[in-house]
Amino acid sequence: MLPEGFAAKYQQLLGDEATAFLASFQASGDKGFRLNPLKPNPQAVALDLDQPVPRSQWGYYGAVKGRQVDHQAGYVYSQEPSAMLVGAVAAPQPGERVLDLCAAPGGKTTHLASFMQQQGLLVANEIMPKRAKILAENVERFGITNAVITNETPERLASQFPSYFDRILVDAPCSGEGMFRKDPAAKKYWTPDYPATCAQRQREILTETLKMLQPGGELIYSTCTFSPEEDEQIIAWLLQEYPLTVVPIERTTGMSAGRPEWADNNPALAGTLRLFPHLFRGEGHFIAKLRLADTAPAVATPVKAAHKAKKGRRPVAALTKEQQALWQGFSQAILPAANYQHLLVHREHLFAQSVAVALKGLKVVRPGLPLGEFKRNRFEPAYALALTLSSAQQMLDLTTEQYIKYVHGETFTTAATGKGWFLLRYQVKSVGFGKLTGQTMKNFFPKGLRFVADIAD
Ligand SMILES: C[S@@+](CC[C@H](N)C(=O)[O-])C[C@H]1O[C@@H](n2cnc3c(N)ncnc32)[C@H](O)[C@@H]1O
Repeated sequence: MLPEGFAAKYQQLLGDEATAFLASFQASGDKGFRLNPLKPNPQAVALDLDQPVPRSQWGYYGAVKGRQVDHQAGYVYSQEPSAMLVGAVAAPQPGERVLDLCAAPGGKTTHLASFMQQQGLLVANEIMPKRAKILAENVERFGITNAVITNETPERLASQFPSYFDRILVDAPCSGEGMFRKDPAAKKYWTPDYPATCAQRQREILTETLKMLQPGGELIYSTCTFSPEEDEQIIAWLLQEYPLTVVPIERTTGMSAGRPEWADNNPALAGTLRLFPHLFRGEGHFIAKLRLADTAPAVATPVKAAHKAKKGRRPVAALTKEQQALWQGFSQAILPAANYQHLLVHREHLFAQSVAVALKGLKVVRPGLPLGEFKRNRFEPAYALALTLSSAQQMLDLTTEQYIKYVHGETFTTAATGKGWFLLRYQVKSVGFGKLTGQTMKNFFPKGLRFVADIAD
């Protein structure tokens, strides 16, 4: 059952097309997944690749099982098919400074990273702490090396990063009309006034966002809702308030143009993109791409130069001599190439930043790629590091039996020679680290991620 007032609203907006649109809410919908071009041999997955999602880059129709190695090793990311168009429209270049402001659980973040090829800086932010943790896990699985993960409000980020980013994605919290099929709970929140309430929050988020965009930079705005209040009317408002122009999005079969008549009749709004579930196989999305004028005066006036670090939030530090020796010992013995830059330590954890970036005073989930942890006189490498590697100087290709034990958290025996840290792979996919003593491989698969593998693949 659709919420009261919803059908009438879209009957009025869509006219004859409303019947097909409203009927689509009774259909089951399509699932999708994206391959990970950051991994070696990204197509080596046990999934059908015969139905690509148009214009998605790396996207296919089909379902992924969470307990398969393709998922665990970050070779695939489950994503609703129409959501794939957001990353494809944003398409950041390697080397750019990119912000994904509303990032959890990480569908768009992992897609943006796919374009960036580990070069430049990707700040992925999520305001809700629990969701920020899930975002970090997905970034880790995907093997992204150039991401910083923050858990901040748009306001606080804006005061830290005035006119800083080349590209910002705002995948806005919205009334979620495109979620009605997938997540029936989304229907409970909907009232005829809800889109206007969401639009107010979107304008607040965008006001802060514009402070962080460089002149000449691009803003990508998206929602998974159909309501003009949150879609064309938001873009019309942005065009009135800021020196922004619409960068028209190319369309292909099943993709619809934004509707100027649903806002202020500005013809530029036809350059935005609408994906309706009755025309495009997916749940539905709205996407706009806007460019800030090169000559734009700084929108940003930093509110405060830097925040005071809160109590208990210790600032990051450089490595001590002992830590340097431990890291070098590990990296020289195990890693294929140790070209990690901008090393920093936070609470005995070692991170590498792709671009040196000051985060003082911000709530940071990860200041860079986790490399490992210093423990007394030893260094323990991070799971996240393993998932960025394709090979190592000490590595072991696991049998199916060993893999099942490994992801379940058990030790196993092996005839491998050597001692100390090994990169473990299954079906040539890096799955984590183990530590060999004698014939026993000690298990370092993270406790919170352990599972019973599905080996049907
Ligand atoms: C549509 S979801 C993001 C989905 C994500 N981009 C992805 O592709 O996986 C919107 C996100 O915005 C966050 N959010 C809610 N209120 C916010 C606010 N005031 N400022 C910034 N983000 C907010 C939500 O917690 C949610 O994770």
